[in-house]
Amino acid sequence: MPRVILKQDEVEKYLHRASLLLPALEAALGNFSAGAAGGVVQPVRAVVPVRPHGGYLGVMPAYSAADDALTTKLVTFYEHKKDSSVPSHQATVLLFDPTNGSLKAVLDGSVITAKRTAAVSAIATKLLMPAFAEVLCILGAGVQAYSHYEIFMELFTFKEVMDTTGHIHFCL
Ligand SMILES: NC(=O)C1=CN([C@@H]2O[C@H](COP(=O)(O)OP(=O)(O)OC[C@H]3O[C@@H](n4cnc5c(N)ncnc54)[C@H](OP(=O)(O)O)[C@@H]3O)[C@@H](O)[C@H]2O)C=CC1
Ligand SMILES: O=C(O)C1=NCCCC1
Repeated sequence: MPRVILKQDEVEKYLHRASLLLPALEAALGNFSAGAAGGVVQPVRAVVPVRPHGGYLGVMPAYSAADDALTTKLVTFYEHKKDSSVPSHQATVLLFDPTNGSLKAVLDGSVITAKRTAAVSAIATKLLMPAFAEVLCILGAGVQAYSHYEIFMELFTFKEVMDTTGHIHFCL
């Protein structure tokens, strides 16, 4: 059994803002882009369709030599059912001891998925956003919409934020 098990509220406590991930993610993206010299081994996510139930299981293993970190995320994503008490995306992150392969920690992956994805979008936006952009438009109004809203409002300045529920939020 792993010595560390972190439930969703505990992960949230350590990762209360997506922007906390920015330095580590920028370094990881740089290492990944450097190819073999960057020491990241991260195959394309394997996805198993669960056709009778409209779902998927994704497996996302990675090793980073710079961090000496060996991990995998397991993520299921199912067709979103309105009013379902079960989130459309559920994830777990497993952390291994890279020296001997022992399982060290099991982390709830929902908060990590929400904040990692938004933080990576923010990094891309920092590099690609035209200087004249004034309006942030968010498609959907679920978990990712919220986490993207949170970090984009922290890092950038917009005059307006629009979402697909038809709400417009005036920022200035
Ligand atoms: N690249 C990555 O790393 C990741 C990508 N994702 C992807 O991001 C997307 C959002 O995920 P997440 O926020 O967790 O999902 P949620 O289920 O929390 O939210 C989905 C949102 O999209 C809305 N929606 C669904 N269909 C439509 C449509 N046709 N037009 C407009 N809005 C629509 C839903 O509205 P309603 O509730 O009314 O149906 C809901 O608000 C998904 O495609 C997911 O797979 C997610 C995690 C990581
Ligand atoms: O990378 C992820 O995490 C996911 N990507 C697509 C949908 C499920 C989660």
